[in-house]
Amino acid sequence: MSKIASVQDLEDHAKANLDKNALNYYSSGSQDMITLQDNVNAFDRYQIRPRVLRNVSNVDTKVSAFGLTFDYPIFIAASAMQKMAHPDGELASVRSANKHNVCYSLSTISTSSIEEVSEAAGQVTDNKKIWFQLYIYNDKHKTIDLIKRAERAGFKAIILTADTPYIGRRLPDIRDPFMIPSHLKLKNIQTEKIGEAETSTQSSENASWLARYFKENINPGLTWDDVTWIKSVTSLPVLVKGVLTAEDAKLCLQYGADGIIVSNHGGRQLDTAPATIDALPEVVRAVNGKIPVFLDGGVRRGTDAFKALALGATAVFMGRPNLWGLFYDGENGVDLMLDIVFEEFKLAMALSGCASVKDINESYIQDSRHIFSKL
Ligand SMILES: Cc1cc2nc3c(=O)[nH]c(=O)nc-3n(C[C@H](O)[C@H](O)[C@H](O)COP(=O)(O)O)c2cc1C
Ligand SMILES: CCCCC(=O)C(=O)O
Repeated sequence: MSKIASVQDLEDHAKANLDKNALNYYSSGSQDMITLQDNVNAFDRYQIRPRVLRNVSNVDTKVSAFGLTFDYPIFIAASAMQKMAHPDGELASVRSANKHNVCYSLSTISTSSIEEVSEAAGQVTDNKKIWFQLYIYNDKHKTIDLIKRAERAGFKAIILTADTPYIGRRLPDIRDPFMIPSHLKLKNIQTEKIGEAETSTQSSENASWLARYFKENINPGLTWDDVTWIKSVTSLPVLVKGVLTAEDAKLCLQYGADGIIVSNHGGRQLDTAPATIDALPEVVRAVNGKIPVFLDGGVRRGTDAFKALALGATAVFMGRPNLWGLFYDGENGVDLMLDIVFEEFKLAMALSGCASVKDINESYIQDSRHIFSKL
């Protein structure tokens, strides 16, 4: 086999070799998967406007947020059940992120526990670049318990996922209902009762376990007051994930959110929602520098990250590329994936004439659709 040279190569490898149950779960989007594809394709509608003769012998890729410094503005997004990709799952991912000094965000629905992930992130609390993605359970005590465990374990931020009152309609999961492999557990929340429910779902029913799990456990009645509530029970910064409009960005400010992740959940929730790179400018404008804005969805190359930063993002997150790297070769595979994307990003900076991330701004990007509309 030829050497892996891109995230696309890792994706191709996973699509050819990963078992159907895991692949369907990881790769699918909702309905016709229009948003899923558009997240990726939209980056190609933007072009980088490079500047030349700018001395790029040293290129500084570091960024800061919430008092933390990261070596690259490209982080790992929360994705559930990573042990289906590799036995080391989340632990391999966080080790790799930690080694590269970037943020790893842990899903509530993980197959390694909050405590195990914290331990894998190293001994020194200050060095742990881990953020916890929170789903709010119907049971408030359970929710508070998750937050407190994350705090005790040295997580540095809470990411409140706001776009998932119900799970999106993912057709591969409806056609061939997803089953969590029997040797895996949802380590943060699994009780004996959930264990039994899972087993029964696996053996019989022709319904999506995911949709059912969500309906039974996750609170669809959240409002902006829940941002206030989460802020009242934690001293950690709270980011709202799943914002796509200026209206909601302003509400984030009003309700005291500390950060925003522009996200459509990797095209897994509302299909035909806008691509995240298209939604980013209106959110950035509405926030006007008051809190950091991040983006996830469709980031596959260093140039994609560069474009998001040019449009005002502080950093981006990658979801599926982590899973493809993990499946390829555990921690080494995630290392390979990050090394590729980081090299692409650094080179994109150098070839655009940006010696520091601070130099990247709107003057480095053009939207090809606007050029054509002027003709
Ligand atoms: C397999 C999978 C599982 C995911 N699980 C979660 C989750 O548990 N919580 C969450 O907030 N987002 C979850 N996401 C969404 C990601 O955090 C992120 O928004 C998305 O993957 C970004 O798009 P990308 O995969 O194109 O990079 C998941 C995404 C995937 C692909
Ligand atoms: C029940 C697990 C849901 C995780 C999730 O957010 C996703 O699959 O997109």
